[in-house]
Amino acid sequence: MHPKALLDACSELVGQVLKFEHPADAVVSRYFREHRSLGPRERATLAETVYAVLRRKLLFDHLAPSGSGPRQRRMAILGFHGPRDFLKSALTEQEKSWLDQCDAIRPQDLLERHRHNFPEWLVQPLKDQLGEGFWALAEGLNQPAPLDLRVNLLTDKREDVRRELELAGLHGQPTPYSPWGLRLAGKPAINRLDAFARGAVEVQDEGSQLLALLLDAKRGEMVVDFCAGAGGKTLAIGAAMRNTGRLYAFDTSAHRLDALKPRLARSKLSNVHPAAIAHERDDRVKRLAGKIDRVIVDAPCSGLGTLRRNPDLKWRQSAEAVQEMTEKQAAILQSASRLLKPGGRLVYATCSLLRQENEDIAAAFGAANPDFSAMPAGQVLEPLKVRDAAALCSGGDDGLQYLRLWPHRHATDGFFAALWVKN
Ligand SMILES: C[S@@+](CC[C@H](N)C(=O)[O-])C[C@H]1O[C@@H](n2cnc3c(N)ncnc32)[C@H](O)[C@@H]1O
Repeated sequence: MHPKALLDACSELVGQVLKFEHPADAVVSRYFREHRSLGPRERATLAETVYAVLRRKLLFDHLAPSGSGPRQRRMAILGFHGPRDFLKSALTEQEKSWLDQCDAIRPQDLLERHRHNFPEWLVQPLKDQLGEGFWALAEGLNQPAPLDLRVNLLTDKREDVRRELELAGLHGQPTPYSPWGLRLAGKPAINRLDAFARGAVEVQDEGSQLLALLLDAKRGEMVVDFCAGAGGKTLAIGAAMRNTGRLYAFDTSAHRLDALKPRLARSKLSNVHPAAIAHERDDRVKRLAGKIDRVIVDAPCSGLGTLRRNPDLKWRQSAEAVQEMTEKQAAILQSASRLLKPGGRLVYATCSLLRQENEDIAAAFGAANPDFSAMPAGQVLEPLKVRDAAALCSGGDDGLQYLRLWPHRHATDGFFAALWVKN
């Protein structure tokens, strides 16, 4: 594609995404469906340009007014993913000299907000938790996320799959913490691989694998994945149960559960029972009260732990929306806890970075439910072959209370988990 045409396409797509009417990944997918002739390289340039604009939007908003032409074109020029020479061959003389001026600005001359690119409401809660580490997080969230796979240990061994992928030209390394994962170099398309088609691998961030691992579901147990969605964790838990027992996959979204079905078929699992529920107090939930060995609540949350993949979330979320979400989280956790039988394990998890959705929810649940005893996540992970488990945890007297994963420290999405046992 001619550089001018590619820049025009980037500018059009940036304009669509910046309306924030739909999630950025949905807008990009729709654009690709409507422009089927785009090749893989052009698609990569379009997607990366859009994501760069979303990641550094405050800086680009600050630089754009000094340029000329439509705002979306100026934003696309600033975020353009590709060689500068290629980009410049698409620019007018005026645009070239404006871009040179922008490139010459030194980061230390910028205001803080133009360096971190977070909305104001998010800055203080993150600084309170991280101190100076806040800047490493801001930098880490601007890096693309790696592509992690979870090997289906029901059917395959991790090392065998790693070798098989190597033969197909894909280089993978065992993930540092999860005993189930492989981290691939680059962003190869994996859905045409035999290993994918036969269910030997699923795409799953290493952090998400660790949440499923924490539940430590055993053969023959009755288990509930309360917010199963498209079943990322369900599939990992079902395999950990060696396809025995009964694993209920609940969700209020039948649409998301539908996306679990083809994955389930590939996985060879027959112990999973998906069920759409109307709300967390659904009759189906009441009927199972006191009968379940393990429950995981992967609660709906702000998703701010996934900003590397979904940078639009920082512009689509708000302090008010997070506050509303916490009420939902507390209600879901409380209802889900009623499912457990004595001795049963409860895991509460989010992919949020905020204490409000994490430690605060866990502390309130603990205080209101003396029949549940907190279990330190660090002590649970150690015997599960997780290397350096203590480095993944925080909170409590020994720093082992909660699983707390950070993109800049652990190269995973941001995740939180708290655990209890029912007395
Ligand atoms: C973080 S997502 C789950 C992701 C999924 N566990 C995975 O690993 O792919 C949260 C899910 O909670 C569901 N949800 C929202 N409200 C709910 C409720 N009251 N009861 C059960 N699920 C709910 C949403 O539909 C969404 O699929």
